[in-house]
Amino acid sequence: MSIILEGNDITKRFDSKSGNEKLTILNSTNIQIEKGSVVTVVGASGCGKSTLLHILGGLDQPDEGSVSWNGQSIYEMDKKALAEFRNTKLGFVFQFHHLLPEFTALENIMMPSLIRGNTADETEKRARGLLEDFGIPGRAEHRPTQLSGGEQQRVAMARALINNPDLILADEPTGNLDEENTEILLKLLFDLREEEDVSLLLITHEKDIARRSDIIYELSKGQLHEL
Ligand SMILES: Nc1ncnc2c1ncn2[C@@H]1O[C@H](COP(=O)(O)OP(=O)(O)OP(=O)(O)O)[C@@H](O)[C@H]1O
Repeated sequence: MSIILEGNDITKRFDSKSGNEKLTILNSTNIQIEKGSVVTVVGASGCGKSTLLHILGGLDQPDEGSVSWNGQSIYEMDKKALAEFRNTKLGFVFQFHHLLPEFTALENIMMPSLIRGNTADETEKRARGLLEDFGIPGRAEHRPTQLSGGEQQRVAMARALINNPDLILADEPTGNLDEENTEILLKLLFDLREEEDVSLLLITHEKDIARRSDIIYELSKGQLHEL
């Protein structure tokens, strides 16, 4: 199995509330994600899980250490290359889906593909296909406020997938869903791994997801420990 994403000796500090000391949130921690694997990170609230996900996803530079994609150090890329890396190789799903309210479900899903320069026709075809796969073909023209929470999360997933990413980074993707919608989203996530060989990095409190992962890490005291 090949390693697609690797974080080495990642350290991240933030200013404390009083501002006169630094809090070390991540302390020289390491992680490796193999192609096609499902990796889950669990840990107490505030321990640094989201911070780690942002660093691994090229959204927030670590103070020390490196993140590599297929052996290439992402924070040594220039801004444009880093943005392109994020847009083409990664898909992000957050607890609060960050859909753009003024656009329809279909337009939200199409956005990353259009930014990448794909034609509207081919993009729309794929976006409609994803809505179909996710069981909400009739919601294409709805705006986010006209969708249920579970539907919004499925649209966010479809948007994360439009560019055929190699890795999905998901931060509490089922965090604000009821049991039924959690089950639907979980099935979609794990089907993806089966059908498209997508790797998944998940932050979750859901015991069901953790159980179905290849590797579970607990983040504590700034370091990842395999459970
Ligand atoms: N930009 C920032 N500036 C200062 N402190 C920050 C910043 N971002 C995060 N922190 C702090 O770093 C710590 C880790 O935050 P993070 O959101 O990564 O935790 P988490 O494990 O994802 O928490 P939760 O499970 O509650 O979402 C928290 O104490 C938080 O207050």
